[in-house]
Order: sequence, then structure tokens, then C-alpha cells
Amino acid sequence: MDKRLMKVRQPILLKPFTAGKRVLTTFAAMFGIPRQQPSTVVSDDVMDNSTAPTTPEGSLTFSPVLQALKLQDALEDAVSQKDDLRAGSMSLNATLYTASPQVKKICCVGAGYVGGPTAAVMAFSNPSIQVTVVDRDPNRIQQWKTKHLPIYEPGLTEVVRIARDGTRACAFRNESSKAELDNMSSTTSASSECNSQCGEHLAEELFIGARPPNLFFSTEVSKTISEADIILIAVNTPTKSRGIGAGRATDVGALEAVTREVAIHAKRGAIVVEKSTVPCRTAELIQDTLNVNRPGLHFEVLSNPEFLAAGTAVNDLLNPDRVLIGSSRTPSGRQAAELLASVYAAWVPRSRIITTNVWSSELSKLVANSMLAQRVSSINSISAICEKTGADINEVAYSIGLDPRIGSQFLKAGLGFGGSCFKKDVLSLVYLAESLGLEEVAEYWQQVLKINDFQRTRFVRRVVKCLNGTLVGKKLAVLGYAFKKNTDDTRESPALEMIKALLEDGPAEIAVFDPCCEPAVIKAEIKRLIDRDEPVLKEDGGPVEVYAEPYAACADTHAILIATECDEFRNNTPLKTSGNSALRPMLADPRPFPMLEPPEASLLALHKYLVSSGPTISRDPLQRYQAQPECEVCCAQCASEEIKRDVRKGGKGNGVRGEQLDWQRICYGMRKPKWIFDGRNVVDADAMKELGVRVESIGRVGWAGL
Ligand SMILES: NC(=O)c1ccc[n+]([C@@H]2O[C@H](COP(=O)([O-])OP(=O)(O)OC[C@H]3O[C@@H](n4cnc5c(N)ncnc54)[C@H](O)[C@@H]3O)[C@@H](O)[C@H]2O)c1
Ligand SMILES: O=c1ccn([C@@H]2O[C@H](COP(=O)(O)OP(=O)(O)O[C@H]3O[C@H](CO)[C@@H](O)[C@H](O)[C@H]3O)[C@@H](O)[C@H]2O)c(=O)[nH]1
Repeated sequence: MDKRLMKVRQPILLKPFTAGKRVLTTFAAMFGIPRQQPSTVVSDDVMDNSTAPTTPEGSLTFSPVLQALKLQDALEDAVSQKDDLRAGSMSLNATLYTASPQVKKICCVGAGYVGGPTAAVMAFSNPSIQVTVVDRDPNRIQQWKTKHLPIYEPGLTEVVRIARDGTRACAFRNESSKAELDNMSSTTSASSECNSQCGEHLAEELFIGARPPNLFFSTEVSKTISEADIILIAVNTPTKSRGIGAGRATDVGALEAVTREVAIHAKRGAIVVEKSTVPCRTAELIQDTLNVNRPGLHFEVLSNPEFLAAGTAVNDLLNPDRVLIGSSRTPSGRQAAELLASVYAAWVPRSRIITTNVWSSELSKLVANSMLAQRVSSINSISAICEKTGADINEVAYSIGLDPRIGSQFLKAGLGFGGSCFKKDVLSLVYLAESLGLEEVAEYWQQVLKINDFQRTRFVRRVVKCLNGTLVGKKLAVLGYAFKKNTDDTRESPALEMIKALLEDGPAEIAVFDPCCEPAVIKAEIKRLIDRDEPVLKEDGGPVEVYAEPYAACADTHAILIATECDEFRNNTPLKTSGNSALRPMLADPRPFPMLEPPEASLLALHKYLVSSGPTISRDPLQRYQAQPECEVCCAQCASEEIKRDVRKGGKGNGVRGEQLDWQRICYGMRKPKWIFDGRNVVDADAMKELGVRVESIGRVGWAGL
């Protein structure tokens, strides 16, 4: 038997916890778990106000990683700047980071929507760090190794290809295209006069060396954990579906399981990072599990919640508003935070890296999501008033959003928020408040969810009412199935809820189309999540059919329901495009670069610019990519992409991802009276009316009147 496992079973004699006892009891109750045995908790005289333990021997020398940071110097700096580092949030002081980080290996547990892209961007921006993503799901890991990544996010393939596959060497002119054109008429440029890197002039041509791979995907969870300096835990934390707190409390089962693995296998001094969204005080659970399994060793636990949004994940990761790191306020805690910060500092300005105590960090994530969800519910509640008064929700949102105290973002009325986070995180906050005996607070946040449900119910009622109170014998098309645009994430999709409600009225067909989702995935999900006695999918004799393109989906429909705000569905956006119908915006040329070795982010900006500058430019204009991993001959996804390519060959407006719909064609093929129910306010109702369509939009009086 593994010696470490034998050690785990030894009883540990530690002083019983006193000051933190009440909190721990509350915390255990919050999760619906029995209170931990006092013997598993470290003495509170080695704890600071965040209750995270310091080292058993009261020194920082437990961590080889931190030792490598010229620790004593850094500590003296930290102590001398103690006054600056007040209890509230703060930016990390650059002087604390002068030591070069010694992080060689990062392990990210969880290869999902957060773990995959986060690890990819970390590896992309830190070529010297080996980043390995592990997951218990071998299929998911296998997909990350192919050219068909398991999730769709704009820009993800580019970043993964660079870090996972490595690159070839390349060279390019270091002047903007405009300057290049100007230079054609002049004889010499400033840089060619000295023909060298004289320090005053920019390099005329830049050579970028080959880059070895540093992003890996593996199912060897324990081995990868055992080698890592930093372990990111990015597993799912859904709402509990059974037992105490079911339907509200967060299910930390996956996180607990990973924590056990980490506790058993992590190397001495490794830093454990909560990336998952967790209830406030979860770091205590992690610390406790580590203490129980590795008595005598100390591990720092950091909170580093992720704020990326689906559909913009790569951009959010590359340009975050802030990176939040919560640590214990002990010197070792701060040093651990600084080490993690040094990884981010490879691409994030230090002023945007914020540190707080662990609990503030954990709670901030729940609060950020709850406040955003609250804004959506607030504007949706007003949309109901607009529909009954003649006010226009877009005009109201615009008017109030100009007040900088309110701000213009997150004021789009629609079918309510979906996605894997908002609902569960508001529920988690509600449960936290209840657990703390704060009933009024719990009730306040519960209302956010109530309005969200109300919004969907209202919309479906409006559809049925306009269609004379019956859907029998009618075909409806639902455009958009993912919970928002530019993602294939269908978790908590408003479209699914809508389809469930529509089925109650017995339509002949509900046709579903989404430009980002694979039809087979939607079908499987509908089959799994819609629990009815009668068959649901057409292939089983039911009314729901999922289409790979929108024109067949919309043919012969009595009504079209728009469920996501996809740009593909707009009829009024004068998009600046690169010359054809693609929705790619024209980008600025980032050259000239002032340095000989531009960072990956600059090369990516150049790559994007070149790709955007014309439809004929290759997908690899810098000629850096290595060949993609080969698929098996009968790869289903290759076949599906082939079909989409064929559809695209048909010309403009064929509805595949990135192509705007030809609404004229769609409306022509609809049954009269033609109805469009715009659940996201994406179509220009007046332009639609000219096509002979009756439009009902959220937050506006429609064809049917008040
Ligand atoms: N999806 C988002 O946009 C988003 C954004 C910010 C934060 N978050 C938070 O990040 C966390 C992860 O979310 P996600 O959307 O990436 O979830 P996900 O379901 O896409 O991925 C989680 C992964 O963890 C793996 N996993 C679970 N238990 C495991 C174990 N014991 N060992 C190894 N792997 C295991 C699963 O197989 C899965 O692949 C959640 O807490 C979520 O609230 C999500
Ligand atoms: O004005 C708005 C903005 C959003 N939504 C809807 O709200 C939901 C959530 O949208 P968004 O927040 O953009 O996407 P998520 O991927 O759910 O991202 C949220 O949830 C993540 C997971 O925790 C956080 O990391 C992000 O910061 C937070 O924005 C979607 O259904 C949107 O359609 C609206 O209805 N109106």
C-alpha cells in the first residue's frame, strides 16, 4: 500500500478549534454535511483572521516553490509594505514580484468550459510553464487532443493550437500594412537606413523562433497532481439535487473528491487554487481535507474565481477586467498569492491583479453573478410594464444606461438569463443567507429567480395567445438553442424551458436550429431533459425536430421564436465586414511591434488582423501552425463540418455560423399570418413588417396591441 495512504489513517492530535468553531458549524450546515471532527482542525493560535493555518512550525520554509523566491528578501519587503496591504481589496505591489517565478508545472483539474480555456490561455501566455489539464472523463480529454475541441469558443482553436501543438518558426515585416504601402513610393524607411537594431529604430523584419508544446491533456489525475507546483481546481459545482439543501445548496461533491486526490498526491508545498465557483468558506473544507490527509505538511489554499463569460471566454481570459486572488493574510498566504499572480502577470497588467482575503474572494464571485442576474431581472420586470403601457424597453434601457451610476451594460431585456452559473449562484447566495439566519436577504435574492421564470412564462403565453390560443396543427421554429450567442453551451437554456412549455399546447412540430450547436447534441439533451409520457423527438414519433440549417427549420412555419441574441439572426446590423457576408469585423494592424520578441498576445493580434483583412487570406497567415492531429477516417465531426462547408458553398445567407440569415427567403416560406416572436429584440420590427410579418418583441407593444 502507498505509504502516504497509510499515513492518512493515523489519528492526529491537534488542539480543538475554538474561535472558528461556530463558523465551521455553520459552514458544515450550509453544505448539509456533518461537522468535522475537532481533531482534524489545526490550532487557532496559528491562524490569522481568515482562519487559514500557517505552517505547523510557524515558518515559510515548507514550500520549495516559495523558497525559490529568495523568500527572506520578499518577506522583508512584504513586512515593510504591510501598511499598504490593508484588509480590503488592493492591487499587488509590483515590487513584491521582482523575484522570477519558479512555477514549472501547473495542473488544472477539470477540462470543462473553465478549465480548458483557462489552462489554454495560461499556457499560451507562459511558454516556459508546462500546463496539464486532467479530467476523469476520458472522452473529453480525447477531444481536447483532436482538432474538434469539446467546446466552442471564438478564438479558442487558435490559442490551443499554439500551446498544445507548438509552432514553427516564422518571419514577417514589422510595419503596418499602411506603412508598407506608403513605403512602396519612398526609397528608404527609417529602419532600413541603419539596417539594424540600433535601438532607435524598429526592426524591419521580425523572426519568431519555433515554440515547443506546453499544453497537455491527460486522464492521469493523481500523477499530474503529484508533479504540479500549482493545482487549479476547476470542476463543476452544480446545485444539489438531493438531500439537505436540494435545489439550492451547492453540490461540492466533485470538488471534495478532487480535494481528496490533491491531499493524497500533491507534492510538498504545492499551492491549491479554487477556480470553481464555491460557497463562501469552502477553502476551509479544502484546508481541512489537506490537514487530515497530510498531517504535518502545510499547503496554501487560494481562491481565484473565474469571471469569463461563455461566448467571449478567450477574450475575457486574455483581457480580464480583474484577476481576483484570495489568500490567507499570513506571509505564506500572501507569498502564495504572489506566486499565482506572477503566472497571470505574464499577460495581465499588475494593476488588474487584485488580492483580498479568501472569504471575500469566494463571496465576491457569488455576488458578482447575483448582481448581474439581478440587473437582468430588473430590466425584464420593466419590460413587462413596457408591454402594457406603450413604453419601449430599448429606449428605457438606453435612457437610463447613459447615467454612469447605472451604466449601459446588462440592460438587455429578453427571455431571462440562462447558463450554468447565474441560477445556481443566486441559489447558492440564497442558501447562504438562509443558513446564516438572514431570511429577508434570502427572500430578496430569491425574487431575482422568480422574475426570471415569470419572463419565460409571459413570453410563451403571449405566443399562444397570438396564435389564437392553440398550437394544435401548427409548426413553430425556435431559432437559437444555446443559452446565449457564440457558444454551444446549452446548460439552463431558456430555449429548452420554452420548448417544454410549448409542448403542453400540442404543436404539430417544433423545429429547432442553432448556428453553434450540433443537432445531435441538442437532440440528446432534449431527450434527456424533457420528461414526458409521450415521445418528444420526431425520430421517436414526437413533434421536436432539430435542423442543421435554418431554412428547412423555418419552412412552412406559422411562427418563428427567437431565443438567443445570435448576430446571425439580425436583420438590421450594418456590420463592418471583411468584404463578404462573414460577420468578422475589420481589425487594426498591431504592427509595428517595439520589441524584438513580441509576446504571444501581440502575435495573436497580428494573426487576427491578417485573417480579418480579406476573405482570401489563409487561416494561418503567419505560417506558424503545426499540422493538426489527424482524425479517424470515419470521424463524425469531420463529416458534419463537410456538410456545413457544402451549405456554405450555396452562397450568402445559408445560416451556418457567421452567416446572416436571409430573412426575405425565410419569410417567403412561412405560413400566413406570419408571426415572429422576438425573445431577444434582435430583429428590426419595422423592416420585418415590410416583409409581411407580424412581430412581437419583448418589452414593446407588438402587432396584437396593448
Ligand atoms: N462555464 C462558465 O462560463 C463558468 C465561468 C466562471 C466560473 N465557472 C465555474 O467554474 C466551475 C467549472 O465550470 P465548467 O463550466 O467548466 O464545468 P464543466 O462541467 O464544463 O467542467 C467540469 C469538468 O470537471 C470534471 N470533473 C468533475 N469531477 C472530477 C474529478 N473528480 N476529477 C477530475 N475531473 C472531474 C468533469 O468531468 C468536467 O469535465 C464551476 O464551479 C462553475 O460555476 C463557470
Ligand atoms: O443584458 C443582458 C445580459 C445577459 N443576459 C442573459 O444572461 C445570461 C448570462 O449571460 P452572460 O453573463 O453574458 O454569460 P455567462 O457565460 O453566464 O457569464 C456569467 O456567468 C459566468 C459564470 O460564473 C461569469 O464568469 C460571468 O462573469 C458572467 O457574466 C444569458 O442567458 C444572457 O442572454 C440578458 O438577458 N441580458
